[in-house]
Amino acid sequence: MRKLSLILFLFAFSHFLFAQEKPLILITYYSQSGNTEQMAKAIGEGAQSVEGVDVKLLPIDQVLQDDLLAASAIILGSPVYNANIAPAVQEFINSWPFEGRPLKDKIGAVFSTGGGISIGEELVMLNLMHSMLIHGMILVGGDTVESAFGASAITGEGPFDLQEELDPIFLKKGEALGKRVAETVLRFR
Ligand SMILES: Cc1cc2nc3c(=O)[nH]c(=O)nc-3n(C[C@H](O)[C@H](O)[C@H](O)COP(=O)(O)O)c2cc1C
Repeated sequence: MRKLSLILFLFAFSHFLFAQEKPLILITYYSQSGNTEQMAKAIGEGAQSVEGVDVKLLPIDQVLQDDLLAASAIILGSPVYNANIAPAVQEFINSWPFEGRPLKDKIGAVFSTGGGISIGEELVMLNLMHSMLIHGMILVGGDTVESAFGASAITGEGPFDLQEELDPIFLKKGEALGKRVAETVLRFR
């Protein structure tokens, strides 16, 4: 009788485990000329390469509050505007629910694209991180020291100017960030 109860318990428990939804990773961005969107897509590919997570990629103006609440991780990207985050991204963050801190303990990560070398990308990534910390999120940086704050790309200076696509060196950082966030989400589960 004991054996039968144990078998039934194990069966019910494994059923419960498999019935659970996969954790959702929301990748969201503002992009006027497509650079930040390209980085978002690379991050999405990296996240999707990890089994056991769902990935949603949306421009900020299509994100509903339910998307934010349902996500286990939010990866947010902004272009550099005068060494700051784009105003639309600031407005988006200002609209996040705060009462009761429903975003607390979600994983957060950031990305950015900027025209020039050392004229704002890092500031933008840190700025996005500050806001995530206000909401109690747990931050994850990129996979290597070269992407310690997140994934970023130069789009308008030196060898990176006038390229149709972001340079692979930057896209790889994006993929690795997405993969790392997905793996972290699964580990936290
Ligand atoms: C109003 C405005 C201000 C900008 N200011 C900066 C800046 O301070 N530093 C920088 O590196 N790039 C700056 N840029 C360039 C953008 O950050 C860069 O082109 C970025 O890749 C655009 O991203 P998107 O294609 O996703 O819109 C600025 C662009 C605009 C439109």
